[in-house]
Amino acid sequence: MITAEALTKRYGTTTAVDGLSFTADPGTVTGFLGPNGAGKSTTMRMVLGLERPTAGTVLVDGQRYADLEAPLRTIGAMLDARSVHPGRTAFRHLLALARTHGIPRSRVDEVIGLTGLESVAGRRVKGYSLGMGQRLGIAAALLGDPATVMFDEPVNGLDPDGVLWIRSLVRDLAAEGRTVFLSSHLMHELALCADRVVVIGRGRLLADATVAELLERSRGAGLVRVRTTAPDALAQALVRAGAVVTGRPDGALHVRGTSVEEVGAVAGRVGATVLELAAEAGSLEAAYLELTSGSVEYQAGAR
Ligand SMILES: Nc1ncnc2c1ncn2[C@@H]1O[C@H](COP(=O)(O)OP(=O)(O)OP(=O)(O)O)[C@@H](O)[C@H]1O
Repeated sequence: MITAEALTKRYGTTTAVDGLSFTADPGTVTGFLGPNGAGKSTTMRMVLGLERPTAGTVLVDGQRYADLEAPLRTIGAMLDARSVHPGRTAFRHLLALARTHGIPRSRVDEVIGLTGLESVAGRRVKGYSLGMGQRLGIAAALLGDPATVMFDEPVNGLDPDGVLWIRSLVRDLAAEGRTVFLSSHLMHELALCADRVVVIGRGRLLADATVAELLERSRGAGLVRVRTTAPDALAQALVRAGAVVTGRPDGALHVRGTSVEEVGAVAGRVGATVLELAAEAGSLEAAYLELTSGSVEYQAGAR
C-alpha cells in the first residue's frame, strides 16, 4: 500500500509535486496519470526514497522507504528499464540482486519464468530489445515477491504483444492481492487495466476516481479532433474564439467548447488546410483532456 500525504517537491523555483495526497490500495491497479512533466516520476522517486520530499510524506505499508527492513520484499519497482549493466546477462543481473537481498536463487528462475525471459536470460542485456528490457525490469521488481509493485510508464514503446502481456500481468498481480501502482500519460492505456486513476497536472491532484466514475463524468463531453497544415495558427485562433485546445503527439488538435462547423470555419479563416476533422464522442480521453486542460500547451486565458 502506498500513502501520500501533502507530498511536495520543489527544485529551485519549479514545484514538481504540489501538496499531493492519494492512496494506492492492495488488490487494486491504481493508474497514475498526467501529461509530460506533471510530476509522476518525481513522485515515484520519492516513494523509493530516491528524492527527499520538500514537505509532506509518502509511505509504503505505513513506513518511509528508508525505514523498511526488507525493501525489495515490500515494494518492487521499475522506474527505468535501461538502468541495467549492459555487459551482464539477465540471469547474472537478477542473481546479483537476489544475493544482496538474501533472496534464494530459485526465485531468480521463478521470475525469469514469470516474465517469459527463459530463452534470453543467458544473453547480455546490451542486445535486448526494449520489450525484453522492460520484462527484465519487471522481473527485478518481482524478485522479492513484494506486496506492492510500482512501474513507471511500463508500456512505453512496447509492441502490441508486450502491451497485452503487461496488462494481463498487472491484473494478475492485483488479483493476488498486491498493490499495483503504474504511471502513464495515456488515459486509454490505463482505462484497459486500472481500477482507479489518480490524475495529476503540474504536480497537483486533479482527480482520484474509479474508471467508471471518470466515464460517467465524460458523458456528453464534446470533443472535436482536427488535423491541419497549420496547427499553431489554428490553435491560436480557436483559443481566441474561446475554445480549449490541446496539441496531440500526432500533430492533431483536440478542441473543446466548440463544434465541428466552427472549427472548420475558423480553419478556413486562418488559411489552414484541413486534413482531418471529426467530432469525437464522450470518452475517457475527453474526461482526461478536460481535467488536464489547465496543464497543457494551448490554453485560453480566461475560461
Ligand atoms: N532533478 C530535477 N531538477 C529540476 N527539475 C526537475 C528535476 N526532476 C524533475 N524536474 C521538473 O519537475 C517537473 C516534473 O517532472 P517529472 O519528471 O516528475 O514529470 P513526469 O510526470 O514524470 O513527466 P514525464 O512523463 O515527462 O516523465 C518537470 O517540470 C521537470 O522538469
